Amino acid sequence: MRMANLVANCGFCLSPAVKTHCSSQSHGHNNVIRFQNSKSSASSLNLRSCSKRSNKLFVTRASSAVQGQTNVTQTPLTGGQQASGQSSSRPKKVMVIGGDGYCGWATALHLSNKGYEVAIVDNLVRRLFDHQLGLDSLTPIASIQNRIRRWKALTGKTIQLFIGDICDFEFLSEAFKSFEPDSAVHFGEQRSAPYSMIDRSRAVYTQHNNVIGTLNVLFAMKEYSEECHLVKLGTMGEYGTPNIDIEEGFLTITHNGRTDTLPYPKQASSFYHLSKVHDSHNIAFTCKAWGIRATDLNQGVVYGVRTDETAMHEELSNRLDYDGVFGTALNRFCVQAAVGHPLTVYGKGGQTRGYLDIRDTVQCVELAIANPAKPGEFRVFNQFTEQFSVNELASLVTAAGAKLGLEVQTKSVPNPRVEAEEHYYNAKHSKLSELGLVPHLLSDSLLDSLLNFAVQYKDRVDTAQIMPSVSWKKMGAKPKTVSV
Ligand SMILES: O=c1ccn([C@@H]2O[C@H](COP(=O)(O)OP(=O)(O)O[C@H]3O[C@H](CS(=O)(=O)O)[C@@H](O)[C@H](O)[C@H]3O)[C@@H](O)[C@H]2O)c(=O)[nH]1
Repeated sequence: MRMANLVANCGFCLSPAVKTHCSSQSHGHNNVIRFQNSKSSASSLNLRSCSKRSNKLFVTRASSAVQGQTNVTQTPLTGGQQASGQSSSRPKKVMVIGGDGYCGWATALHLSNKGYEVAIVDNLVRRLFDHQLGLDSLTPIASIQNRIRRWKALTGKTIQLFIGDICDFEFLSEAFKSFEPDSAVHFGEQRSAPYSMIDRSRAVYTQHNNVIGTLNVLFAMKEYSEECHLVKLGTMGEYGTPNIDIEEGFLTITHNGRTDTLPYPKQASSFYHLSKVHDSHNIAFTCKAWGIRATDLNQGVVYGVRTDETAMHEELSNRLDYDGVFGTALNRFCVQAAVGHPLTVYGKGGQTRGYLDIRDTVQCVELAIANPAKPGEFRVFNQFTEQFSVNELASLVTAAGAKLGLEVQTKSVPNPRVEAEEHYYNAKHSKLSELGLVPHLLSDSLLDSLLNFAVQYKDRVDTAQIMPSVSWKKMGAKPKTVSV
């Protein structure tokens, strides 16, 4: 069967999570507010066909906690408690763009729990990628509507939902005008390096979606929320692996007797990582030119799945990717260990990166919001807590697996990427600690719980998705189709 990855299907019909929107009137959702916009600047991938539906703006409020009940009601724009340490009389409003994804969902719940008024903006395209490529999260995940309803039922807290594409400026404008955020946390990007290296159309999609989406956020802030603070998810991968220490965003250089502090050199190694480099340049420029206030969080590789909030109920569960396209190193290794698959160390395994627990992702974003950049300031924080090589991760998982009675083996896989496999790596990461980050370092107990979690859901693992299938060298202009 040929998969739908190159067929111009509407993602908003494909996903069961959004079916109610496509037919909301007929399902009695006549209290959903709709803003019908005209044009779409949708992506160059075949998501364009979604635009006629996706560029409608949906503002929904969960009204009922009953599982399976689909009613939504429009409620006044209030909610949440006073965010701690803030002096204004109303809760601070945070727009979480990409709030249905791995980091975004955990962050949206965390901020809501902390008393911020939260709105999620998402086009649900991450769920569409799974449908197209035949992938699935290890953990079953509820629709975004059911997630938000469950959160309301458990905590009484409301999260607003705007479903649409930030590449559609009219949609984004309406969301900004309606919600009036004090901060915009931007996770709404295609975040997989392998996905961006599948073929030309995925490379173009990734850079269009990420760069234009961020540009639109910057324009929306200038037009409608001048005071809004942008907290943008960048990546440690922007720096590459230079043979000198990596600083936090900037490097002071003396050249021919003159000294300046300049952006740290960028040497990204995938079209995805490069999209974040382009974003950083655009953001830095608009801070200078328009006085935008922005924090670029250069995040390392995230691991883990549970946060205090997502652990409250199975309908709040976060996704956990283990496949060769979206799965990241440590999460993949834990799932591989659970199902008895050899750990897939690419090449020599000396590739060293900064890593952090997802519980620290949410903490870091909260710290950035609570301590905003000044108008015109472009700040860069390196967001990770510890460095590991891939070989070190494999050893840690092997040892943790042995304690649980798992016989874990490691296999060197020909590296599908073009990257240094043995290199110097020493990246600074002190700015978030100075703001108060208390890290959850990778411990035996965390590895135990992640491994146990993987064992719990191991029957859901499709072992055919484990080996890497995307080659940096072999990618080309020819569209890559997926078949089963
Ligand atoms: O089975 C695997 C998977 C990965 N690797 C290696 O592990 C390293 C990290 O790869 P990854 O897939 O865990 O992470 P990466 O592709 O770099 O991207 C992830 O981590 C980035 C942070 S960083 O790596 O750039 O610091 C984020 O920006 C991305 O959104 C997120 O998907 C790479 O050297 C890769 O070759 C293996 O050896 N075996």
